[in-house]
Amino acid sequence: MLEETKGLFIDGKWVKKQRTYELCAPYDGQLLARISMADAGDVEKAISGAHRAFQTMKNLPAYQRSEILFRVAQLLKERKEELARIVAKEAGKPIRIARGELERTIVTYQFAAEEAKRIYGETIPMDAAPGGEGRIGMTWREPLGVVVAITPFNFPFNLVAHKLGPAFAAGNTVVLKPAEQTPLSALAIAEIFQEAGLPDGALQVITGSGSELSDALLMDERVKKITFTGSASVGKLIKQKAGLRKVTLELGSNAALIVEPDVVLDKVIPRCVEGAFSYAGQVCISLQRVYVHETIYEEFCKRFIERAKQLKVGDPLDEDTDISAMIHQREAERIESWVEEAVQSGAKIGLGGIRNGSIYSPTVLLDVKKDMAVSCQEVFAPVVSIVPYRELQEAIEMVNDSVYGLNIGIYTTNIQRALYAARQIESGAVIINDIPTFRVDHMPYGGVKESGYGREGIKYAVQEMTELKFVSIKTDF
Ligand SMILES: NC(=O)C1=CN([C@@H]2O[C@H](COP(=O)(O)OP(=O)(O)OC[C@H]3O[C@@H](n4cnc5c(N)ncnc54)[C@H](O)[C@@H]3O)[C@@H](O)[C@H]2O)C=CC1
Ligand SMILES: O=C(O)[C@H](O)CS(=O)(=O)O
Repeated sequence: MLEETKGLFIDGKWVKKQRTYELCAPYDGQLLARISMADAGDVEKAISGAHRAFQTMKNLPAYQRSEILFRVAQLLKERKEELARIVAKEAGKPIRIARGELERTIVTYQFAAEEAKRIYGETIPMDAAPGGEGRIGMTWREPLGVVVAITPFNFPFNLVAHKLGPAFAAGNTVVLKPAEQTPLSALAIAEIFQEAGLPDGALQVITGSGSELSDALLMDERVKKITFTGSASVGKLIKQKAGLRKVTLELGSNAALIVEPDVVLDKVIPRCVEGAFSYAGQVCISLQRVYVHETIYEEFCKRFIERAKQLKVGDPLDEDTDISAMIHQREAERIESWVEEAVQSGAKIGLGGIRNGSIYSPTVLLDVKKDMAVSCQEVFAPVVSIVPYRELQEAIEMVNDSVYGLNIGIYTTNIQRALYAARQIESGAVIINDIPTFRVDHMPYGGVKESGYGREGIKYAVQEMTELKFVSIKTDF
């Protein structure tokens, strides 16, 4: 990848700007590209272009929208290795995990292609009410128009797919603002959509500072939907600016897991280590809090730490690397200070706690109290706390004692206790007999409390990117 200047993607054309920023790899600081910095005028042009293109998109039949999305999936398959290497470089994501992200992205677009042909309405039995007799009622779904999609750094292909896929499946147009640290993935997907035959203007890609472009992106009344994935702090701000426009917010969490005494640890430990440390914990459903029944607590900690010690820290382009650099050194410094604060308040380091530049070692904390930042805030780092409990109800209360509620896991062989917990737990999803980090791309996905507002998972996102229209016909004269 040469240190070329990358432009904005506006109305199907590449627009290079004088003002650029240097994109450097988190792992070794290598200069990857100079990225154009959009200004408010560029955003206005992008929104105008998307607004014009909507006249074409809304009349594109579903089967053609579906064909474009299937072609995107096919092109991603053909370019998977090249694109995985882009993610490994710009996001610092170990290449094996980056390939996994591309494989999921392909499936996400395939789901979107299928959902494009399944946007159903229904007929309403009007005579269920007095006065409704002699009438036919029906509903259908209509595209909204211009969708602004703002995405985070950590899954720069798949989380963009969860915005573009349903938006285009439903016949909308999109102005995409990717994360400052991962623009190359977004620009690559723009090329792919263009090659797949998406009408010019249907996708606009604006690179640059989210905070600087915020008002231009969010305050234009031609924008009918804002779909945001990122931190809760930015999500709250976006919700305020959205007014009465539709909003979907996929925000943060401090995902927790309950491990009951009746489980086989051989199966549980590897999944827990994966869930806690994959992509250096920079996953919104990364396993951050593990509540283990006191009778197996010592054994669990011993085996978890043994397994975590085997993780290889290194270059994201090395095949055997499990953990690499965090997205910015300042994030590694942040988590280093949070761990120090926890230790000063009585927590013990069972493993790790070592920073080397942007790399923070896999870290296990014990004797953690609920008011420590490593527990009550989103660490978004390779740090996990393991806490004992005596009664299931006590564990559920500790899980729920959080401002977040995205995915929660529980391991148990007792179906009654599993479903009791599932009913009591305050979250968007409860994953029984697996870690909260589990996700497949067609399941409903989203949180309660500060974890979000609305749902993704293609069918659900399509519903949130369309308007339901009701029509009644009086048939008796
Ligand atoms: N629930 C979910 O599915 C996911 C949630 N996340 C969350 O995202 C966060 C990490 O990703 P980051 O990129 O660091 O999040 P971030 O919130 O810092 O940035 C996300 C996006 O928002 C833009 N942005 C920043 N300030 C803005 C403003 N004032 N107005 C408009 N846009 C603005 C950024 O440029 C970026 O494109 C974590 O909190 C994580 O939990 C990450 C992935 C998935
Ligand atoms: O946790 C996240 O950041 C998202 O869930 C990413 S993905 O695994 O669903 O792509």
